[in-house]
Amino acid sequence: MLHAANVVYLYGGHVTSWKNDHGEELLFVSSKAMFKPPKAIRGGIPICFPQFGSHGSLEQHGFARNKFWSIDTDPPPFPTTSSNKAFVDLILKPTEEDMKTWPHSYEFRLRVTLGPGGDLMLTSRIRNTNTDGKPFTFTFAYHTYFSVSDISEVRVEGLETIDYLDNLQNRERFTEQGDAITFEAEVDKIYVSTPTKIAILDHEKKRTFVLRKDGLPDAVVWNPWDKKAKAMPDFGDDEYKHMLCVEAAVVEKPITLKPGEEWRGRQELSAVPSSYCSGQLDPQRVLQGS
Ligand SMILES: O=P(O)(O)OC[C@H]1O[C@@H](O)[C@H](O)[C@@H](O)[C@@H]1O
Repeated sequence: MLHAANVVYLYGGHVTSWKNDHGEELLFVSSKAMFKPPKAIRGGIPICFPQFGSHGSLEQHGFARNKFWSIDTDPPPFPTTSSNKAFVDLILKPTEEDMKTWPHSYEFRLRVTLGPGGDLMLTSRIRNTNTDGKPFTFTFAYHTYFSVSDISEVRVEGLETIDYLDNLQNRERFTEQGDAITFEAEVDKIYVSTPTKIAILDHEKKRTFVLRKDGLPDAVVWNPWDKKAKAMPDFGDDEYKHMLCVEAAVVEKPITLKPGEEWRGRQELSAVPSSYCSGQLDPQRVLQGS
């Protein structure tokens, strides 16, 4: 399915492409990615639901990224619907077979919107449709793979002084230093209760990605670096240099929905020239801008 500069796969409800006005791809997708079951597509924006990571009884990052979604032809109204935006609505519901692994009935509606300025918005609405009166609990992430020129030239701003759970140290809790984050080794951290706006500055490309999120308190930052890259069959040995995952997420405090209740989580991405944060990469300016 194509929407201007935007490609969405029904497999995984997965956005695999987002381009700017110059036709440059802004999302990373591995040259070794497979676009069919059983593995999720390596790159783009996998949806992690109902389990982020390996903590829990389900497969790593849950099953939503490995299912075929459908077009939602009659989505309930969105309060923010505006006529000058291109969007597509997808829906995921469990089959009887699925309910053997996760015994809950739900409707997961995903709206992917391309704004007039080229911004990419993803809104998830998850409703508990259990008829047995039971609540369910989940964790969630938009596992966004940003395309970057050279990881060693990238910095992330907005997570300074924030607490994180280190996935490389059994989710032990630490506090990030006062400086913007830079990369020189494997990183796999779950920042908890972060600001709603995070900036990813690509120095070489003179490009800044701005991620805004709502309903998603946490943010995961992941780069596998060289050793783990080599161990991943669907990822090139050197590709870690050209990607960074910054993932709007709900991990530390899972969401519980009673029957009839709905949760909403929204992520908005924009890509702007780095001159946007002139005054040279001053975090306050990036974070207070627009
Ligand atoms: O290989 P997967 O299942 O797509 O996961 C990739 C990575 O995803 C990140 O979100 C996790 O924090 C990492 O621990 C994990 O390695």
